[in-house]
Amino acid sequence: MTGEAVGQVSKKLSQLGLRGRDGRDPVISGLSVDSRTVKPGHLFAALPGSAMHGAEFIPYALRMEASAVLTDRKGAEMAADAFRGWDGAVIVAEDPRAALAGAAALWFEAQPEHVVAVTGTSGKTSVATFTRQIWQALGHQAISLGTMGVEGDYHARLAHTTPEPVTLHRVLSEAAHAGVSHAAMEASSHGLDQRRLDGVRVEAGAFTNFTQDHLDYHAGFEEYFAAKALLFNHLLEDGESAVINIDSEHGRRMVDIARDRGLALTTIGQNEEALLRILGQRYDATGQDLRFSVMGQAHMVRLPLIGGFQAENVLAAMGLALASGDSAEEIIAAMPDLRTVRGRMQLAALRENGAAVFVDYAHKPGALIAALQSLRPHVMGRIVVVFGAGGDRDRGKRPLMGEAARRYADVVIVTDDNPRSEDPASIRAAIMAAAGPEATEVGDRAEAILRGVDALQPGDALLIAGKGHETGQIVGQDVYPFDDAEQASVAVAALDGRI
Ligand SMILES: CC(=O)N[C@H]1[C@@H](OP(=O)(O)OP(=O)(O)OC[C@H]2O[C@@H](n3ccc(=O)[nH]c3=O)[C@H](O)[C@@H]2O)O[C@H](CO)[C@@H](O)[C@@H]1O[C@H](C)C(=O)N[C@@H](C)C(=O)N[C@H](CCC(=O)O)C(=O)O
Ligand SMILES: Nc1ncnc2c1ncn2[C@@H]1O[C@H](COP(=O)(O)OP(=O)(O)OP(=O)(O)O)[C@@H](O)[C@H]1O
Ligand SMILES: N[C@H](CCC[C@H](N)C(=O)O)C(=O)O
Repeated sequence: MTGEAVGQVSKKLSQLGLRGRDGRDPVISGLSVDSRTVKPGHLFAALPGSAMHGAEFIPYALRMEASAVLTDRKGAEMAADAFRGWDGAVIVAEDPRAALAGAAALWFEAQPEHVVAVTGTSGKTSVATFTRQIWQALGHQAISLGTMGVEGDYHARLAHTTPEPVTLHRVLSEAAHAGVSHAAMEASSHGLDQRRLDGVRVEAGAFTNFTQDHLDYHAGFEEYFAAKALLFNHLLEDGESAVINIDSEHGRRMVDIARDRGLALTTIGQNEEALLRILGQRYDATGQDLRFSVMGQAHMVRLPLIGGFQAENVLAAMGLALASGDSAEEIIAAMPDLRTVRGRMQLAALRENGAAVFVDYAHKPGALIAALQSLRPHVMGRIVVVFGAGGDRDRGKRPLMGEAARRYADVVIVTDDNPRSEDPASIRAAIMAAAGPEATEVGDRAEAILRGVDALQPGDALLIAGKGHETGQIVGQDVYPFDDAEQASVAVAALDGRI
C-alpha cells in the first residue's frame, strides 16, 4: 500500500463521515474483519455479529497493534476502557459493515471492468458459471466467483459464496491485475444483507427464483426476499441492467423494484412477455434442444445439459452477457459448448444396463422439486432419489424435502447430509415423517448410494441430491472425505462386477 493510497483511504473514510472521532486520520497498513488476522497498522472492523459483538476482540486487536478500529456506537461503548490512553483512531459508523465494504473497495481499488451479480434461491452458481463460460468462449478474460471459489482465468479458494468485503475486494483486485476483464459473482442473501458486496461496481444483476431457504438466518420470507432485492434497489445504480426471471410472482415483484430503481430490464422465462423467452424444450438422455426467442426472433440450440431449469439459467447468463456488451449472435453460438457446474445434474456414472446416476446440489425443497421434476422427461423408467438434509440449518426444510421426494420420485432413500452438531437420526426422522411409508432410511450415505444404484433397472435413473461438488461429510466437528460422484462410480463398478 503506498502512502498516497493510505491517504486516499483516510480521506474517503472522512468523506463518509468516518474520521477518527478525536479528529485523527487513521493511517492504515491493511484491513481485518477478524481479530485473529490483525497485523500491526491494521484497521480492525469490530462488527456486531449474530453470536457476539466483534468489539469483544478490540483489546486483542490493540495488543496486535491495530492502528484504527471501525465499529458502531455499541462497540465503541463496549471498548471504552481499552481505548483509554490508546493513540489509534476510533471510527464510529452507523452501519460499520457498509463502511468496511466501502473502505475495502478503496483499499484494493482495481476491479474487473465488467462485474455482474446473480441472486435467487437456486441457480446462482450455474448462472455465474455459464456467464463466465460464455465470456471465455467470446475471448474475454473472465472469472466466476461463488460457492465453487474463483474459477476461470484466475483461481482462488473461497470460504463463502459471497465472501466478506476484505476478501472479496482483494480477490477482485488480484483478478483485475492478472488481466481479468469480466467477473460474474454470486450474491447470496447473507452477503447482500451483510453489505458484503457494497463498493463492487456491478453493472448488471440477475434474479433467478425464490423458494424456501435460510429461514434460520432471515426472520421470515419477506426479510429473505428483501435481502435479495438489495441487489436491485441498493447495489445497482440508475441506468444499469436487471435480468429477471418473470415466471414467478416473486420475479414480477422484483421487476417492479427494478423499474422503480430506473434499471434497464431484460426479462426471461416462459412467460410470453419475456424478452428472452423459452418457447420449447425437447429432452433426451444426454441433454436437451432448446427453442427460444430473443426479442421475438426464434432460435434453436442444443444444450448438453440435463434439467429443464438449466434453460432458465442459460438465458439468465445470456441476459448478463448482453448487458456487458456482447452480441446475441455470438452468445448463441457459444451455447452448445456450455458445461454443467460440477455436482449440478452431473452424470456421475452409467450402469451396464444403461441406467444413469446423477449428482445434484439440491439441498432445499424448491431445488429438490426442480431437480426431480426436470429429470423426469429425460428418464423412461423410475426415478430413485437418495438425499438428506444438513444439520444446524433451517429445520423447516426437512419435511418439505421429504414431501418433495414422496411426490416426485418413485423410490425414496433418506440418508445423512452433513449432520454437523445435530443427531443424524433425528434429522432423518423429520424427513422420513413426510417421505411416505415406502421410503427407506439408510443413515450411512455410501450404503444408501449402493442401495440406490442396486435398485436401478434399465431406463431408470438415480438422483443423489444435496452434496453436489462437496468432498466431505461433516459429522460433529469432523469432516470425513466423501464425494457423491466417486461413491456412485464405486457402487456401479462393484454391482456391475468391475471390482
Ligand atoms: C451468519 C453469518 O453470515 N455470519 C457471518 C458474520 O458473522 P457474525 O457477525 O454473525 O459473527 P459472530 O460469530 O457473531 O462474530 C462477530 C464478529 O466478531 C468477529 N470475531 C469473532 C471471533 C474472533 O475471535 N475474533 C473476531 O474478530 C467476527 O469476524 C465477526 O465480525 O460475519 C462474519 C464476518 O464477515 C462471517 O464470517 C460470518 O459467516 C459465517 C461464518 C457463515 O457461516 N456464514 C454463512 C451462513 C453464509 O454467509 N452463507 C452464505 C450463503 C450460502 C448459501 O447461499 O447457501 C454465503 O455467502 O456463503
Ligand atoms: N433455475 C433453477 N431453478 C430451480 N432449481 C435450480 C435452478 N438452478 C439450479 N437449481 C437446483 O439448485 C441446485 C443448486 O444449483 P446452483 O448451485 O446453481 O444454485 P445456487 O443458487 O448457487 O445454490 P446454493 O445457494 O445452494 O449454492 C442445483 O443442483 C439444482 O438442483
Ligand atoms: N451453503 C449451504 C450448503 C448446504 C449444503 C448441504 N449439503 C448441507 O450441508 O446442508 C449451507 O451451508 O447451508
